[in-house]
Amino acid sequence: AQSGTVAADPQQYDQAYLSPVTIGNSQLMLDFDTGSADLWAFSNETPASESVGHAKYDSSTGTELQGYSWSITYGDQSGAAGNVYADKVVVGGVTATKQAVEAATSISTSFSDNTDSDGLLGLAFSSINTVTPKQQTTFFDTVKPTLAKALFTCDLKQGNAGSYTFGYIDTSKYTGSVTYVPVDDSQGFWSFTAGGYSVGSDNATSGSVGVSIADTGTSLLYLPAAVAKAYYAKAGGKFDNQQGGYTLPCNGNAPDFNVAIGGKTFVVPGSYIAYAPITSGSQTCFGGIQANTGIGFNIFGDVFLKAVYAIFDVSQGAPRLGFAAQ
Ligand SMILES: O=C(CNCCc1c[nH]c2ccccc12)Nc1scc(-c2ccccc2)c1C(=O)NCc1ccccc1
Repeated sequence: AQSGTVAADPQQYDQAYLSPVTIGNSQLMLDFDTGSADLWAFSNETPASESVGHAKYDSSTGTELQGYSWSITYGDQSGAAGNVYADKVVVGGVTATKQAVEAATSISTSFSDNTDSDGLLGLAFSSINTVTPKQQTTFFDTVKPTLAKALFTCDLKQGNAGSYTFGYIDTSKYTGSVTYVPVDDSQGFWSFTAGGYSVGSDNATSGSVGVSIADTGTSLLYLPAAVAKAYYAKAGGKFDNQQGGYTLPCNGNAPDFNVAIGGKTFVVPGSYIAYAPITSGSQTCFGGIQANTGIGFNIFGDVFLKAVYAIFDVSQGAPRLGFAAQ
């Protein structure tokens, strides 16, 4: 049975985390994304003007899936599209001999401009993979039958290298016990229900955060508008139309954000929520918590995930998420 681990290196401001992946004879840095289900990469089929500074997948090592194509658009209107190959993909020693690799023929500027990232490796459920005429499986779904345990874990860190594991839980990466919650995979996401919340030292959690997804591909923590408002009222922040979101002082006094999941309270340190100066050198920071307006559910992105050890587990049949303090 297979198992393995791979580094997750943070980009500036922990905006995304990149991991080394071998596809055929190409070595690329991919953004592992539990919020989508396509493995796509810059490739020899990407126009040179769109792939300056990127490592590219050389599709000559793969077997083209004739007539197959893919096209994906994310909530921020970024996206990519292209052709599909079957090729060998290796992640931290775990090998998928015939993995659907989506070679980009067109890529939006936000991805072309981010030259650290050579593509995405989707880890949501394969039911939202965009390949037509026949949907393909994610890397995790492809290797799942060969894994020691049908699960993967995510250990992201603030400003430091973290890791993903496949097939085993690294018990040295967390403290205390793991709290498991049921996952509703009907929309293709790792979706769970979060409970009450509190800001700073208030201990009485109030309200209910509600339906949320665990999403390594989204940088920030998107919460109900009322919860975001309550947080920034305590944090001395404000909604800044020009910045398109909440901002707050970078001064290190941001209160923690506490949220109950499965009856256990998890703490997002205030330092994670004073996310990044709005312009370099500014004393005003863009907020790591934003309102989920227009999304329809909460997104527990990297700002939350780097505060916990997360286990994405289908070993019990029904999918579940495990969270532990780190
Ligand atoms: O798509 C993913 C995970 N892959 C991200 C890949 C990616 C997309 N630009 C990237 C840029 C860098 C690295 C990875 C990505 N998660 C989900 S679920 C619902 C929404 C959504 C739906 C409607 C409206 C808003 C969000 C998103 C979303 O668009 N997140 C990205 C984002 C969210 C907010 C702001 C910006 C981006």
